[in-house]
Amino acid sequence: MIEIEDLTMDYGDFRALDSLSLSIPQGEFFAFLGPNGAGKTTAIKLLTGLLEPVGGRVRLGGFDIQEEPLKAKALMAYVPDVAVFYEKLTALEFMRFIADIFEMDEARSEALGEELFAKFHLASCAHQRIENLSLGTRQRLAIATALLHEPKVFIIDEPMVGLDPVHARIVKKELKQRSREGMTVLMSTHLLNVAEELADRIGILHHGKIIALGTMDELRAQNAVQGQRLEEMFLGMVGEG
Ligand SMILES: Nc1ncnc2c1ncn2[C@@H]1O[C@H](COP(=O)(O)OP(=O)(O)OP(=O)(O)O)[C@@H](O)[C@H]1O
Repeated sequence: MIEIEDLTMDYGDFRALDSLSLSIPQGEFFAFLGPNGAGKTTAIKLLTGLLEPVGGRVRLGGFDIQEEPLKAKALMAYVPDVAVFYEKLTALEFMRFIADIFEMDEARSEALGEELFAKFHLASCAHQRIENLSLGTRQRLAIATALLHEPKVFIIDEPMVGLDPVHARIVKKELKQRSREGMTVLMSTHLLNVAEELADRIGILHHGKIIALGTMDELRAQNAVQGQRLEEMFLGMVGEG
């Protein structure tokens, strides 16, 4: 569902992403890990078409993000680590705005929106302006509205930003459930316990290159260790163990 081939990005003379190749099948929950500056956000911006690579390509559902951006983006949702909203809109108005962008049928989008607002405990703030919402509520609204058009590919940078334990559980459960139902998830995070809990496969980026890739068991086999937690392996691999 996500095909990345030799993806390369430079900022001036600095190579931030170096020939990244990765294939993420439909329904996989994939976690991108890596120390600060590893290239995770750069990779995500290339995947979502926000940056143009100096080399390589990305296909989402078969559509090249540079050559057929509208078709690729129609399949996708992206939640950045700091979500951007129209602050003067209410939560419900924003949901309707997103439905319009994706040209959704009104009855369907209202029904799905209501379901998402209930699931993410947003109903009580539906008529509040976004500028007055707390950080965690904004994050829940960002995730709920991103799910509205039932994307096939869901890309999220630090999903747990601002979420209390109750809402973190709701978000984790919903994303995992949707991935089981066929939504492909690519999550970037520093929370190794969240990656370990949710991800089918994990990729560790370091200095713009993938240095480890696989399921938890595969990562343990690559490191010739048994039963280790992700944190210990991660610290060992990035040179801090
Ligand atoms: N617009 C830019 N101009 C110049 N250098 C940049 C730019 N954006 C990112 N970089 C550099 O590219 C490298 C990768 O940055 P990136 O933001 O992709 O890392 P990251 O893995 O997301 O880091 P973090 O975990 O800190 O968010 C870093 O060295 C960063 O300083």
